[in-house]
Amino acid sequence: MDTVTTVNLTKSYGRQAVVQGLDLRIPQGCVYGFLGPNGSGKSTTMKMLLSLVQPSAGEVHIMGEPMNRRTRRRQLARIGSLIEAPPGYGHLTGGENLRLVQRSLGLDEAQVNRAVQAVRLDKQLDKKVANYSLGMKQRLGIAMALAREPRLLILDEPTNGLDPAGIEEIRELLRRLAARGVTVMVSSHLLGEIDKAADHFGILAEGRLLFQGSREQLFAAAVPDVLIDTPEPRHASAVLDGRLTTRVDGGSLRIGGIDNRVTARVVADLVGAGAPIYGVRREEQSLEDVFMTLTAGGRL
Ligand SMILES: Nc1ncnc2c1ncn2[C@@H]1O[C@H](COP(=O)(O)OP(=O)(O)OP(=O)(O)O)[C@@H](O)[C@H]1O
Repeated sequence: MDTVTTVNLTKSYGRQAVVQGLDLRIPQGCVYGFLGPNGSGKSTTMKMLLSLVQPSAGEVHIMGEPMNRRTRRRQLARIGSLIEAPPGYGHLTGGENLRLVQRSLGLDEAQVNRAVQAVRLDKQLDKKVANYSLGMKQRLGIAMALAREPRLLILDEPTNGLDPAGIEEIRELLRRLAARGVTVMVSSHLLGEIDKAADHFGILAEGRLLFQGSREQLFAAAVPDVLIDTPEPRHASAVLDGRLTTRVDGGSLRIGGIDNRVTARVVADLVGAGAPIYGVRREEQSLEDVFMTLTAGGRL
């Protein structure tokens, strides 16, 4: 079952279409990496899921039920979120901030303790939040979101500004939560920060979904470059000139976006033109490469 589905979710501010016709599908118990450059509409989408921003068109369904004014209260009780700056009053300690959340939501002590342990903040609760590091503030924000034991957690850029150790801690936390069945939607404008934690991805550019699906589908969607090793890459490039996008890359000729059939034809043409070929290989791709291809080229 999908925890989040949207149909044609759309938001415009005046004449500016910020989010356009999104059909999101977020499976239960996954970490869904919601990726896109700054300004692509990630925060606006998350705010619409949480009913903080009214959609211009479209529908949001959470756990099979529509999200609207009538259901909002009940729906939000099972969603934890961290949107924009981490919450918390600086002049209070972490523990005092959590007690405020506990009281306002009518939670019991054990729920708050479990949330604190999940983010490993137990030893920092007596410190004023003003003296927390950014990583500690993010973890406190996540603890506040977790205390109600949500089935869905929506986190907007939780790794923003964290050092590598802090980022790794957040990744680990997200994986642990998903392993317990919590559905986690997490946004980032930097793929590298959540790629290892996420198993599903939605990639947004200019308010539209370029891609949505599993990690395997993502790799399959972007065809990696073919590298032709040859001592005469310039000659080889001249042979193919005008037909394909080629680039000389050290001792190789790099060709983008060709399938196996075209690769075979290219090799035959090069051999026919007398270009010596030492090897032909497809480049290993990182998710970063795939992301760049999809967002820059807009191929999907
Ligand atoms: N209340 C608003 N009024 C007018 N325009 C808005 C409003 N909120 C967002 N926008 C515009 O919508 C676009 C998308 O913003 P959004 O914050 O959703 O993007 P984002 O992908 O989350 O980017 P970032 O990573 O920078 O937060 C931007 O061009 C932004 O200026």
